[in-house]
Amino acid sequence: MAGLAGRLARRWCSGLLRSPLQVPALGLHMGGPAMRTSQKDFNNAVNQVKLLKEDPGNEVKLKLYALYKQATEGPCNVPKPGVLDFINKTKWDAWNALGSLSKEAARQNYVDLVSRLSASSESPSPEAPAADRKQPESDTLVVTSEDGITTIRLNRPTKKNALTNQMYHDIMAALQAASKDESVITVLTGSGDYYCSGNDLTNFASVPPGGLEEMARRGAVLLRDFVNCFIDFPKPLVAVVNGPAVGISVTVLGLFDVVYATDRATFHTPFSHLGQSPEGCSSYTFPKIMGSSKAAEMLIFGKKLTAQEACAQGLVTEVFPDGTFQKEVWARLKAYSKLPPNTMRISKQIIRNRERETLHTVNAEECRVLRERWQSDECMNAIASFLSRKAKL
Ligand SMILES: CCCCCCCCCC/C=C\CC(=O)SCCNC(=O)CCNC(=O)[C@H](O)C(C)(C)COP(=O)(O)OP(=O)(O)OC[C@H]1O[C@@H](n2cnc3c(N)ncnc32)[C@H](O)[C@@H]1OP(=O)(O)O
Repeated sequence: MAGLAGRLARRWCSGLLRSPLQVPALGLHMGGPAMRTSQKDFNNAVNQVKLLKEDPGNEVKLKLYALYKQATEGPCNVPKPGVLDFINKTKWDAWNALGSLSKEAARQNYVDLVSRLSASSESPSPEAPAADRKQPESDTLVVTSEDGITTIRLNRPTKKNALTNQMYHDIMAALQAASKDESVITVLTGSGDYYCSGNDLTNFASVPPGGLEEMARRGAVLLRDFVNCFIDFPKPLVAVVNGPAVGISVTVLGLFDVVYATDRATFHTPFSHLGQSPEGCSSYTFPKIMGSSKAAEMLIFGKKLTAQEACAQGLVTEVFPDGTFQKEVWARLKAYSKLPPNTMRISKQIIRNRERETLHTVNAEECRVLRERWQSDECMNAIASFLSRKAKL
C-alpha cells in the first residue's frame, strides 16, 4: 500500500510544476510582521516556478501547493479525502497543516521559497572541482581555491570595495558554488586598504521605468536573496577583515562563524545618517551578540567601533597587528582546513540550524522596512548628498 501511495504521489507531484494552481516555502513566517508581498510579486513567483531548471522534489512541491492554496483561498476549507484517495489526501494534509496562517504570510512564504529555489537552481553542478569553476564575468570579485579554502575577494579597491549590483549577484553565485565544491572553509575578504565600504550608493542612481517604487522593490528582492545565501551557507564561513568595513559588510558579520580583523579595521553602520535601517539580520544578531544598548549605539546612532571594541563586544573573534595580519590569519586557517570536513559542517549545523528560520523571518522583515525607507525623502536626500560629493561618512 505504501509503495502504491508513493508511486501515485510521485506521479501527481511530477505534474505539479506545470500548473500555477499547484505550486510555494520551506521556512514559514507564521503571520507576524513579515515583508509585505504584492500580488504582482506573488504572480511573478508563480510564473517563475514553471521556469525552474531542476525538479525541486516532492516535499518542496507539496509545500508550494499548500502555500499556493493558503495564499489564494485561505485556510483549508474542503472535506478531508478518504484514506484510499492517496494523492488528494497528501495534498489536503499539506494544506491543512498550514492552519490559520494568513493569506499574506502564505504569499510571502511562497515568494521566499521560489526565490531560494531559483537561486539554487542557477548554481553550478554539485562536486564541480573548485579549480575548474568559471570566474565571475567581471574582475570585481576574485574567487580562488587552495589548501581546502575557497576565498572570495572583493576586488574594487579604488572604490573601497563598494558593492555594485553585479557584485551582489557574483557573491551569491560564489557562495552557492563554494557550498558545493571540495573546499572545507570559505573566506570573504577585500583587496586594498578597505574591507568594504558597503552598498555602492550609485546603485540608486539609475531609476528603472517603474520609478522609485520599482527600484526599491528590486533592491529588497536582491538584498533578501543576498542575505539568505549567508543564512543558509553550510560550511564554516570566515571573514578576514583587512581594513575598515561599512554598512552591509558589517551587518552580515553576525552570520559568519569567525571574524578575524586587522587592528586597522573599523566597523561602521551609519544607517540613520543615510535615512536607512538595519539589514543583514543585524537587528536580531547584534543585540544577541553585544546586548541591546551597544547594538543600538551602532545601528541607531551609527557609532563606529575600532577593531578592539568590536572584539570586546563579540562581533570580532580576534584582532591581529596589521603588519602580521595576513601571515598569522592564513597560517591559522590552513591549520583549521586540515580538520575533518564533515565534522566541521555538522558542528556548524548544530550551532546554527535552530535559528535559521528565525533569521529568514528577520531578513524578510528588514527588507520590507528598507523597501519603504528607500522611498523616503530622508534616504533620497542622503544619497543625493553623497552622489553630489557633498557628504561622506
Ligand atoms: C536596485 C537598487 C538598490 C540596490 C541595492 C540592493 C541592496 C542594498 C542593500 C544594502 C543597503 C545599505 C547598506 C549599506 O551598506 S549603507 C553604507 C553605504 N556606504 C557608505 O555610505 C559609504 C560611502 N563612502 C564614504 O563615506 C567614503 O567613501 C569612505 C568609505 C569613508 C572612504 O573615504 P575616503 O576619503 O578614504 O575615500 P573616497 O575618496 O571617499 O573613496 C574613494 C572612491 O570610492 C568611492 N566610494 C567609496 N565608497 C563608496 C560607496 N559606498 N558607494 C559608492 N562609491 C563609493 C568614492 O566615491 C570615491 O570615488 P571617486 O574616486 O571620487 O570616483
